[in-house]
Amino acid sequence: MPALRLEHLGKIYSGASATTVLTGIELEIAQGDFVAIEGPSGGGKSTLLNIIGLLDEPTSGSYRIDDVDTGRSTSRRLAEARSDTFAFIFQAFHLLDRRPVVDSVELALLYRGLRPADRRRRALEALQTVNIAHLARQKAGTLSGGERQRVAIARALAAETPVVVADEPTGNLDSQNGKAVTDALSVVNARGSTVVLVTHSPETAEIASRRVRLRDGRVLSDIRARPSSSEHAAPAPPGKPSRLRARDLAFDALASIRSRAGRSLGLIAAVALGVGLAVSTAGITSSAGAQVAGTFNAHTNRDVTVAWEAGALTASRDTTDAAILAGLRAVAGVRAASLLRAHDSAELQVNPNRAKYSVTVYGASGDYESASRSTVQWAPGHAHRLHPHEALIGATLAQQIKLGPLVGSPLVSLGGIPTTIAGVITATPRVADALGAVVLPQDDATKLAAAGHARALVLTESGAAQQVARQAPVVIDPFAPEALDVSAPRDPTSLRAEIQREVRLTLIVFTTVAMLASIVGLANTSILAVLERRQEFGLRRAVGALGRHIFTLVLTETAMLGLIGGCGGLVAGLGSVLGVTMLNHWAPVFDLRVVPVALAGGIVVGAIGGLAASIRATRIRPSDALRA
Ligand SMILES: Nc1ncnc2c1ncn2[C@@H]1O[C@H](COP(=O)(O)OP(=O)(O)OP(=O)(O)O)[C@@H](O)[C@H]1O
Repeated sequence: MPALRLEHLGKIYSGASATTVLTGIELEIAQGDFVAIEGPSGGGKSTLLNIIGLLDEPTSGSYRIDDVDTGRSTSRRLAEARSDTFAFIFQAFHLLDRRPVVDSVELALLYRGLRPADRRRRALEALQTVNIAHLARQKAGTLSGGERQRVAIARALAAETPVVVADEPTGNLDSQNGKAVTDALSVVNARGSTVVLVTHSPETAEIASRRVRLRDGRVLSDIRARPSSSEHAAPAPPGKPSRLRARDLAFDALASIRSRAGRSLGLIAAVALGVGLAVSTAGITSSAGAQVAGTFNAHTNRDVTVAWEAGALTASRDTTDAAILAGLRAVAGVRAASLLRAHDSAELQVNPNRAKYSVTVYGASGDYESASRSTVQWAPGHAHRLHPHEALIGATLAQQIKLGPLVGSPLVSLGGIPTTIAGVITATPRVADALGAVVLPQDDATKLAAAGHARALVLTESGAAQQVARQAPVVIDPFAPEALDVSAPRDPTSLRAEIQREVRLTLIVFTTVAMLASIVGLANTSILAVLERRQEFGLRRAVGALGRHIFTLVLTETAMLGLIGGCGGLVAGLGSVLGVTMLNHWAPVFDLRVVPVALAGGIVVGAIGGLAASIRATRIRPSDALRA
């Protein structure tokens, strides 16, 4: 039997200028009373009602509920006392407008840990009592004012609290709907609940058994019109105060998400964009990385060069070119080998009437064209192999000396020796300066000019370069192989690892940027969404929700949106990887680990993005949020 006792109670709003709203209020409300608080506008009626309903605190005096001083209670105890004692009816209704009517009626029971079926049964019974059970599934926002206020009364009935506080419940209604509401309040009082009502309307005040008049924050009069009509004991609310079951939290969050489809889609898109970008970056860089490594293996990793200076090979060995080439060709994995020596330059003249050019001379033996991976345009009908007194000429040099067509097997003078140009080197990736030089059979070159730097050009089978690079110097000079200068492409496994490291770094940077963009987008949008829902959070607090219930509701909503966004981003990301790889004729590389990572990423982005909004939502004061 809660008796509400206010002693010397005062309220001053601090701010730019302090406003004294209530002074020396002495009021005792017994169980079963029906009290109407009247008075001029600005007299402090709503403030007094908010203090009675524990939505606001007095700044002086004391307020006791059943002899418990509320001024000494923790905020958790106050929330529990609110849930145990009060139900609220507001002038502005405050329903969950976008959700079915029955959800608003169940709200107080949700925060008392009742099971869904029990909540639903009690809510439907209460709607029946106020004659609107047929509207249970309709969206609350689509109801008329009178219907909405009856939903609020059904919520108070379903909560079965000992006290119902109503702030101008008929203020927004015509007289007919106002009458329906005051009748329903009489039913509430007849069932045993104390009713404390603020009203401007004398007709509404008429139904109360006691009328308290406030002016300038003081009680002007306190008149009992008739004895308390209630013959019933105070109702006891079902369940436990300020309890929320995890399953109910999840369903409540889901229902909130669904009720705001447009806003939710925006939030989902923010997450999906980030996750999609991250997934496609991961997929495309992996596919491209694999492609790069594959290309490298297939082409680049086949060149081995062993170089030495003239006269550097150990003299005691048979170092003829034929012997070296035979040895190289015998090494497993060698596809072609050639020896190439740079000689002193020689004079080239196309015919006695033309200018003389000093040109670089190379002497080659073995399979020069294949081993150097050169492209040679041979004279028509030529056997593609240099014979004595024949030369290949680099394309740049051929152009420079204005060499005639190859069909005529042009004869030039090289160091005074007539030499036939057998072909033009048009591309030579391994001996870049050969485009501006002439390449002769080694014996001819030796006769023409002194030899200098020598190198063995070896073309290996795919993937054999490392092994050939180890054996080739031993073949060329078994006594001092370490004196030779061997160059081979990097070990493909280490290069592959390096490429993948770079790919991973790119991936991390892209993913971080994408995720940060998502978090910022989500944070902004969800803070806006929370501000839009101020009144809803105020209402939830009023019916007993703890700050942490509000926090987890918002966080669960954003995490769920994150999860849905993660799914969407995953599908979009994998789709774009497939598209890009197909367009490039690459093999797509899908790492299945991306699936849980994307989903977890979505949840994390949702939760982090929603953190600020969750904290903001807990700071909403119900007394401010619920003011009409
Ligand atoms: N949060 C607040 N901060 C500062 N002043 C406030 C706050 N809430 C209310 N007031 C002021 O306190 C005074 C009393 O307001 P209250 O709403 O309690 O009066 P009321 O009698 O219910 O008025 P009405 O009948 O017009 O609703 C008003 O002057 C109001 O401007």
